[in-house]
Parts: sequence; C-alpha cells; structure tokens
Amino acid sequence: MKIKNLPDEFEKARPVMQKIEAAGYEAYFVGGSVRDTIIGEKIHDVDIASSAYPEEIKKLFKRTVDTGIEHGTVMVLDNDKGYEITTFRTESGYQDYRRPDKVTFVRSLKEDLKRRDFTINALAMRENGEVTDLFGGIADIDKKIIRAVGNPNERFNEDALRMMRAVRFASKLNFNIEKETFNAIEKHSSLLEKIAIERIYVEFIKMMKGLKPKQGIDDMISTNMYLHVPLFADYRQQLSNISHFKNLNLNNEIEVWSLICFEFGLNREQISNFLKSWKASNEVINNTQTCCYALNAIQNDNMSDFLMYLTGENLLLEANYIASFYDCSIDNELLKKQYSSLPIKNKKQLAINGGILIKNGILKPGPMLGKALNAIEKQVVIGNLDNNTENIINFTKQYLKE
Ligand SMILES: Nc1ccn([C@@H]2O[C@H](COP(=O)(O)OP(=O)(O)OP(=O)(O)O)[C@@H](O)[C@H]2O)c(=O)n1
Ligand SMILES: [Mg+2]
Repeated sequence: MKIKNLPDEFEKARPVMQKIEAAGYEAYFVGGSVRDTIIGEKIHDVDIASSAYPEEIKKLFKRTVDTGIEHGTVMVLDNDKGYEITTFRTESGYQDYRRPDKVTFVRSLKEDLKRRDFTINALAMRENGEVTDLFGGIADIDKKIIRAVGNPNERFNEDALRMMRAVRFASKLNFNIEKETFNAIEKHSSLLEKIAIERIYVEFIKMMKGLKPKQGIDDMISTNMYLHVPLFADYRQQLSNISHFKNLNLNNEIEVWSLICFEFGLNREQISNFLKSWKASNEVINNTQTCCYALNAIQNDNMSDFLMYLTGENLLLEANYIASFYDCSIDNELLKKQYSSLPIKNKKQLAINGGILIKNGILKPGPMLGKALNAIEKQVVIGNLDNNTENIINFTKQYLKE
C-alpha cells in the first residue's frame, strides 16, 4: 500500500527522514500516526523508528536532544519542530509485567515491529508513503479488529497495560477485540494490578471518551478487568447500567467521573476517596464533587440560584448534560438564561470587600469579617440585596446587630 497526500505532520518530517536514508539507514514512521492516517483519523504526533543507532543519528544532525537515549530515543530538532527517533529494538525480560529488563538495538524493522502490541499499531511507513505491513494490520483495520501481534499471552505478559489499550482502541475506533486476544485478556486480567494506576487512568478516560464506551465497559466486565481497578468490583451492576445508556457520549474526564460517581451513588467523601485511589488531581476531585452535587439538585428538582452560583456555568452545564442520561435534565437554554441573570457570578463582582468594610470602621479583621462577607454574598446572589456599596454597608450594620 502506498499512501498519497500525506498529512502535513508527515510532510514536514520528510527532510529528516530523507537525510537518514541518504546516509544509508532505514527510517519509518511507526505507531499511532500511521494507524490513524490509514483509518482516516486526525493524527497528533509522529514517531519515527530507524535502523541507525542513537550515536549515528546524533552524528547526522546538528541539533539533537537525548530525550530517552537509554531506550534508543534521540530528538532531532528541525525547523522549530522536534522529532523523536527511536532505534529499532527488541525487548526482553519483563519480570514486572510493565517494563523490559533489557532493550537491544537491532538493524531489522521486522524485529522491531514484532514486539509491538497490536497489528494495527505494527505498521511502518516510509517517507514516500509506502507502508510495510508484516502482520496483517491493514486487513485488521478493514475488518475493524484489534488483534495482538503474534501470541497475545506473550504481549500481555510483556506489558499488562496493553489489555487496557485493547479496550481503549476498541472503544475509540469502534473496533472489536479478536477472540484469541480477548481470551488472553480474560486469562491475564489480574496482571492489571501490577500496573501503575496513573497509566490505567489515562487509558480508561480515553476509552470512555471513545466512539463506543458501551463496548469498552462491557469488555472490562466480560474480561474481568473491572475487578482489578479501584472500587469497580463492588459496582458491576452500576457499570452495566452506564453501558446501557442510549447515545452514551462523553467529552471530558469530569463528565466521565461524574457519571460514574453519580451512578454509584457516592457522597462527597466517598467521591474523594474513590478518586484519590485513582490518583486523580485535586481539581478533578473538586469538580466532580461539585458536578455531582448539582446533578443531585437537578434530579430532585431543587436547583436554586445560589447553588447555580456556587457550581459555576461550566460545571452546571456538565451536570445538566449527565442529567440527560437520566431523563431529568433542564432545558439548556433556560438554564443558561437563569445563570446569566444571576446578579453576580463571583465574589470579585461584589460592590464591597473586606478592605472597604474595615476602612469604613464597620468590621475588624477576624472571623466575623469572613462570616459577614459570606452572608453579603449570599444575599446579593439570591437577589435580596442590591449590589451597591452603600446598600451593602447598611445591610452589614444591621447584620452585626442581629
Ligand atoms: N504498551 C505499549 C505501548 C506502545 N506500543 C507501541 O508503541 C506505539 C506508540 O505508542 P503510544 O504513543 O503509546 O500509542 P499509539 O498507538 O501511538 O496511540 P496514541 O494515538 O494514543 O498515541 C504503539 O503504536 C505501539 O506500536 C506497544 O507496543 N505497547
Ligand atoms: Mg502515539
């Protein structure tokens, strides 16, 4: 197969590839960019593999950076762009189910492709668009199949994260996992516990944001992988419920986690513990808690102006989107209108602040000041108090008397 009209990212890299070839070495685009080009997906970065050893690459180019020299990767800087060039290599060892104990540089493309995870990821393309397909990757793309290269048991023993990658690609691309590959995942699912949760997290979110998260979730259940990630084991039914939502289509990780936490029925503290066990960031934890709280209010039909204010427009719309899977969402335009008619959208828009209250001799620094400011904020948001300085000062004097 020869691909015409290469995407721009490849075109730009051609001079680098041509220089390596002119020096008598081989150079190929490999990995996701080749797969995605053949499928017709947008590509994000190009990886290059070469028969040249790192030292040989460094001799060929003026500007290089040792980004991962021990694994054979050198970055070549060309026209303000960086290209990671990795020497063809084989790997051996894998005693920890994650990393090879030993990497050996080789001159043969076949040896390099043979240790890769799936046939659709084991394609290589020359700078002129000519594709090398030694494991039937193109046929599998046509058949929409995720199939391990060679013996799937070996591939998953080498790196157990590949089991999650299989599920991710199947969902992302709307493909199916081939039977032997599927059986091997089922057999080795517990190896997932050897993998850092941060890496599983990335694959899980990509899977949930894919074209067919339903299949991703079903695959995680039917292979038993769900038993080996935090908390999912206790919530099989809820996971299955999520997979049955019609038109399940999630855009970001807050939507993913909010839907899961809401369906699992977790309270604030449980959300925090659950997401901490997935090593989510504090920002993700806070936003998920806020979103779920708003979601509860939407479902119970008691969304108030003040809660809208506390939630903020973005999370409010996310919560309302998740509510749509439960057939309880509010009309989006109405919600936006209601939000935009709030007197203020944040504390900074108050016509007063602590400094002004102190300067006017109304309050001294201390806990009472914070309390009064909170009361002012709430009264302004719910429309009981006009947002002008004089009004607010009068309100505060009254408030302090009570
Ligand atoms: N556990 C892994 C990770 C990666 N690879 C190989 O390394 C390539 C690049 O890896 P990566 O960038 O992680 O994945 P991509 O397939 O490029 O997918 P993405 O679009 O997410 O970058 C893969 O295509 C595959 O050939 C592998 O064999 N086993
Ligand atoms: Mg990639």
